[in-house]
Amino acid sequence: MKIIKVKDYEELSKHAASYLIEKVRKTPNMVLGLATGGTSEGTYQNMINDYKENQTSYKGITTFNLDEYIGLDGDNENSYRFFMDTHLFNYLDIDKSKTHVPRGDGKDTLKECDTYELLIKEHGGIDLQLLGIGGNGHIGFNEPGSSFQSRTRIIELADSTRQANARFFERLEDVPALAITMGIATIMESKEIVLLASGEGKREAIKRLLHGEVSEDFPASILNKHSHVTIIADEAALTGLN
Ligand SMILES: O=P(O)(O)OC[C@H]1O[C@](O)(CO)[C@@H](O)[C@@H]1O
Repeated sequence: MKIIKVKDYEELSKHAASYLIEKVRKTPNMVLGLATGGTSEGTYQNMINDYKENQTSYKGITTFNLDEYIGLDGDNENSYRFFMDTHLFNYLDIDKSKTHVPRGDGKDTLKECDTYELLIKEHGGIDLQLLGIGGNGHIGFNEPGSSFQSRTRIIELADSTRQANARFFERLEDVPALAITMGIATIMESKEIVLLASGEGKREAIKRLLHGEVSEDFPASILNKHSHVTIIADEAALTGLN
């Protein structure tokens, strides 16, 4: 596992964006796995800035997002489809029909999980998956206790996750209790993984990821078994760690 230490969130966002942009330029038809959440916002903003300045093209790129709330359709401003459209896709030359976010409108969700898995396979898998990390070690919405063999499925969100994400909603009660998430096995099949972590709120999680045991109690720990993982983290997230 390679660790890139940067000064702060601003640097992390620039560094992560440059990393992704370089990959996109080298492989303009790549399959990119994307994440939502506060950590990735700055990265996406830097990708938009680069697009304006350098016209890096995303026309050939296919994307798959990690997860989506169940009960929110794509027009809901708290859905991850809405997040991706308004934080990235709307500002690039990407073909929207090639951007995939699990459908969370609650209609035939079990079928949606299978369809999503199949679609990833049909595209030959994910070349590079971007990840954030939850304070409890979740990746995607794979909460503690998720099987390392799990695939795209419905998951009940942990209370701590709903509380952490309540900042995006009006009230805690509005945060959906269920989500669709790529499974751990789905994520692990990505050819390359880049995980972002910023701030002291992620320090314990990064410590456990780097120094704890590999266990389903801490989903991100499985990344120790992947052959091509880069962690980009800022000083606050890495304080006290070697
Ligand atoms: O970047 P944040 O908002 O701290 O979230 C960390 C991770 O948790 C999720 O938001 C899910 O709760 C992921 O989408 C994200 O990668």
